[in-house]
Amino acid sequence: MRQDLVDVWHAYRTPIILSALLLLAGLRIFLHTTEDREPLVALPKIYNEPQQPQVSEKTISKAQPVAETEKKSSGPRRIKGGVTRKASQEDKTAPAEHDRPAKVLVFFSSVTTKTEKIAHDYIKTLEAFLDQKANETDDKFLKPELLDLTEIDFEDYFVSPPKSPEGAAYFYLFLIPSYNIDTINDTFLQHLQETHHDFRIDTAPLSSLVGYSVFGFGDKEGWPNEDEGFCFQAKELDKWMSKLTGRKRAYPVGMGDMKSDHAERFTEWTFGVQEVIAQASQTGFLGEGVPGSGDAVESDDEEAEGDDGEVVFDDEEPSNSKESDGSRPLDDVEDLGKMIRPSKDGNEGPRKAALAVDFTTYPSASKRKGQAPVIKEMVAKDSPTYNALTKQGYSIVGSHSGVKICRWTKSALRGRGSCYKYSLYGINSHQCMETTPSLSCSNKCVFCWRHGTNPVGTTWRWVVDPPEMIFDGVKENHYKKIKMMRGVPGVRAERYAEALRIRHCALSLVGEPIFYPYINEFLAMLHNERISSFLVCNAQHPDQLAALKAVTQLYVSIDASNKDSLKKIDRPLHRDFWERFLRCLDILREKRFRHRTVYRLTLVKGFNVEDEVEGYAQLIERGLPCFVEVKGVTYCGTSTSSNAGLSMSNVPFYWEVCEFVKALDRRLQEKGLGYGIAAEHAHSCCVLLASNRFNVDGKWHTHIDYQRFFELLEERGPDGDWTPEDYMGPPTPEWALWGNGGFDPRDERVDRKGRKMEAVVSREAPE
Ligand SMILES: Cc1cc2nc3c(=O)[nH]c(=O)nc-3n(C[C@H](O)[C@H](O)[C@H](O)COP(=O)(O)O)c2cc1C
Ligand code: SF4
Repeated sequence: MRQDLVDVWHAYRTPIILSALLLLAGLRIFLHTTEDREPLVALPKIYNEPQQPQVSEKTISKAQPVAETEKKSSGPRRIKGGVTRKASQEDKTAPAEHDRPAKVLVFFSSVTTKTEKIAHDYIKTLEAFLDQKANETDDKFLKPELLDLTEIDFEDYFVSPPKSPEGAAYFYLFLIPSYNIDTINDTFLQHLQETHHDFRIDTAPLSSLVGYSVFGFGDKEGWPNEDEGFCFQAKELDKWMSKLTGRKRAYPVGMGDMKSDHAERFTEWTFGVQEVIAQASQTGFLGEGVPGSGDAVESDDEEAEGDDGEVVFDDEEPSNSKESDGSRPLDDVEDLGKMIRPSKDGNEGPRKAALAVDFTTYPSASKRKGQAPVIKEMVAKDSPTYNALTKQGYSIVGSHSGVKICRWTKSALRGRGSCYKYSLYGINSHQCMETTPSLSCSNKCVFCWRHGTNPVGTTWRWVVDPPEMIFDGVKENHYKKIKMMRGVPGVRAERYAEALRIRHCALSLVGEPIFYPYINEFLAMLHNERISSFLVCNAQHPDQLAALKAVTQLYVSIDASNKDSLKKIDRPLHRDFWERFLRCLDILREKRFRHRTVYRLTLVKGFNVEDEVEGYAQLIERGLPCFVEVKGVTYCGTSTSSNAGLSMSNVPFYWEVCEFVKALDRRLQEKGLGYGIAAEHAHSCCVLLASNRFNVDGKWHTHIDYQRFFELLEERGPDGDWTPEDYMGPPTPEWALWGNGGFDPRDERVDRKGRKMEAVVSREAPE
């Protein structure tokens, strides 16, 4: 068998080998034409020719929309259509946004507390909603916060969003009622306007917010429709927030009539808003194409169109024209004249603009369709502010002045002691009238017990009452209140008779007296009747301070020794508050040989005492005041003070005030500034440091020769050339000197219940 195979092979080997070769060749050709080739790894540049497919324009626009968007991105684009996810940059940022926890801040204002109640209820509903969302999804929400616009520092929220340790993405909601009288809404709207126009700040500094929305409450009975002012401030707020956020309006402004449909409208709005919040927290942005939403880039084209429907203020250029250089048109001076109400005799009062008033933003009343801008009254008779102030015992004179009989006036009438000004300067409390021609102030000091009731603002934007009207009104009301004391047990007959002749005026009641544009005229009226003037200002209005004419004694409040501390304690509305403050001290330095200048330091433990001696010494070196009054703060126990973190523990003991004064005195000695501790009134926790200019032959002369002051004024006029030493009084009485307590020896010392007390003064730290 084996031999047979060998024979066959030898006989047919040539055709077998040829057939096998042919078969293999055919197989190789077949495989070569059909198999997928492996890419080349080596030498790719030689073998990989650049691919240049010939594709039509039409194919590009369909297949590559992103490239098309990028190509056109140099010009504005308008987004139309439904909700789509943003391409390009948004895709890069969205996941990061999404990872951040969301925090909703609900801001509200309220005068008659209706909005406040709604806001308190709503924050609970919102919190429950966000908790539920957080459970259903993997979205993170921080606890929402409710913020009263009267309590917060606007700069903390509306110059840039706050920084949170969790890196939260913020959502702002606003609930505000509208008021055509002056309220915190005006101050707030003005702040937003100023922030938008401040050249140092980006015009849309809140653009990092996720979004915002406003709900307004109004009253259709009085303001039947929007053209007639229904919810007009909610609309204004919505428009300013749109500008500041670069149009991050998350949901259209809602409006409800407090007397009919507000609950229904508000529920509608809250559902809408919450839906957007939920969506935004998932996607990281508000969504495109939804009316009213979108970011600044999307809306550029609207801006370019000019009239974008945003609020236009009287002093404002239209949004499409260039910003002005900040100077105001000359006819504003005329406007000031128009703001003055006629006095009783029908005269229009002084028409001239006597002072360089800070009118850079005046008037801020908005233009509503078909209506002339309305200049409001600071405290209108029918306003809740008026009611609140009158309930606290103020008599409101005209529309922006107030007078109140202070507790020391009552006490002195009953022979129970005068205030510290009697010990330090010889002022009879029962002949003193405490008043202010401006109930408004530009600070929101933590220790101010009127805060929350008195209006605030950086500029005068109200009707101006003539000085005669104020002068007559405050006197009339003061005397009315003195007469009401006639039947009070303990009032001394001779003091009562004396009290019917006002001799002193303390311009320090509430607010900022030099805010009033005719303060010099008002002072002249006081002096004409031989009423001395003690004027306290908050060191925020340098121009008015520089223009101030003769006063008997001129104070500036020094509430802190450095910028941070001042901001914390005074909560000033002016952004450049520290520069203003220092300028006022420089002005005081220049005036020190013309006026009796005084620094008033109010010590608040935990705020402005610890480690601040050196800072105060430097401020004294800067302004070289004639006197430095140091007083411990009086605790007023209002919700405002406790919200600001103030409690009885912030009130220093008298020995703490004394320790501070002694340390300050030592520092002033070391600096060689020539001051000493002159007098005290332990009852008021008050100590007086005086310049050696008022120490004659080793005796302090802190009291005032009022008679001489009026003579000098009459001889030489309010710009006359004289010095504080020219009307320096007799030596300070023994009982008022430092170390003797300062309690008026004519009177009895009693406690609050009228029981006699021994005066025990402790000036040293207890063992
Ligand atoms: C003095 C005064 C002025 C008002 N001005 C307006 C106004 O201009 N437009 C408006 O829609 N409602 C106006 N209202 C109505 C209030 O906005 C409305 O009563 C609101 O519910 C008050 O809310 P609140 O008490 O919580 O602050 C005014 C109410 C008062 C007392
Ligand atoms: S300056 Fe006076 S009135 Fe104004 S907020 Fe301060 S304490 Fe109040």
